[in-house]
Amino acid sequence: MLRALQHMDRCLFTFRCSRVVSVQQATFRFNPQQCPPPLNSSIKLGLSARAAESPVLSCARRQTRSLAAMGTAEAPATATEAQIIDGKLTSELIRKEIALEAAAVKSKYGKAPGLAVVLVGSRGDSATYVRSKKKACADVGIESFGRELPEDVSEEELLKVVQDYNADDDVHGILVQLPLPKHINEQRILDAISLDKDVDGFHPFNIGSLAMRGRQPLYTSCTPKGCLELLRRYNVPISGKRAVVLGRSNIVGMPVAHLLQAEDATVTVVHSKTKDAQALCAEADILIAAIGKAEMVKADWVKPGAAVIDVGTNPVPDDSKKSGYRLVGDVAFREVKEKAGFITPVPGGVGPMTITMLLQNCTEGAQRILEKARAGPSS
Ligand SMILES: Nc1nc(=O)c2c([nH]1)NC[C@@H]1CN(c3ccc(C(=O)N[C@@H](CCC(=O)O)C(=O)O)cc3)C=[N+]21
Repeated sequence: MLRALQHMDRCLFTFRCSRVVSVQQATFRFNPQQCPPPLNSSIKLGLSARAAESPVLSCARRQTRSLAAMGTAEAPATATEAQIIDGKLTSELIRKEIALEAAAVKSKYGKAPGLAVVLVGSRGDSATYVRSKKKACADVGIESFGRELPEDVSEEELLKVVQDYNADDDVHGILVQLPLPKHINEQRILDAISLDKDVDGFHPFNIGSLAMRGRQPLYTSCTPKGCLELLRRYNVPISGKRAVVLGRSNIVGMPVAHLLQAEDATVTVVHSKTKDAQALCAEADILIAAIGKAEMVKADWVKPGAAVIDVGTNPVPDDSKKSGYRLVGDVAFREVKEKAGFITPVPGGVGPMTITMLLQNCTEGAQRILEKARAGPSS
């Protein structure tokens, strides 16, 4: 069954692959019947066991061999477009793996993984994200629970909702959609989420563990984890490379900087008070843009061949859309893709991966919680 799915994945990936890709200054032209992403045989990655087994990577290895056989690996550098890192497709592949894991949890423990999503107020974007999270849960066999609370809910009432989910044996992950209304102390609410159910990875213990060598958080925040997973699955080398993170938020910039450092990148965090941000970004082999400013990163901020991961989702007015707006990233995609080696689009890049990592965290968390419960109270 798994093999059949993996084969299907390969075919799907092959079908959609681009024709011209540039990897580390070399230009490869290859047959779309073969699989992306490409891999330079000199690239060495500290791949996780999960990633090493992934259908995407096994494809990539085959591609490498065929490129070497064609004698094109030493092709001279020419200006080409970046390889698009397809977060939507990668998400589809990973969600199939998660669906198998969720089914295994259900058959082993008699209970599906459960995720509770708490939404406060009526922000349109938050409501949209919450809807996509619920749909994604249904698609992979995670049971979703949820509460929608009015904008003027008190902090105590919201705390009570979190505590009830902490005590609910059917709920293995709790997510309180951010931002919360101004009158609520966000920190107090996030700290109240049980560590075992902190699928967002926002608890100080989980964030703190990221920053320490030799320690593993119970959960890693979804967007940062999604960025790293995309780099891994597209065989972008991290160890020894220069990474620049643009933005220092608690939910993206800071944790992603720690993850990159843990993978042995040399990391610089660039923020609103940084002098000469552009020059620093232009030295990056890996650039993570998470600053929340529409199309701020132009081509002259990017080193040729760099991997550019765009975390921004900025709405800009667009009368041609039914919603009246369209989403753009923090990166000026059209010009940067002419210079970068790899680039994520918006939409269809990091966004879908954020939700996928949430599903993964929830499924792994359920497995951990249910196993602990089976082993008994003394363990
Ligand atoms: N507790 C909490 N955890 C979060 O993880 C969290 C949060 N609060 N608050 C808001 C941000 C933002 N976020 C996104 C999730 C998916 C897409 C996503 O799927 N975007 C689609 C496009 C969606 C569209 O078209 O509207 C894409 O980029 O392709 C984007 C953004 C999670 N967040």
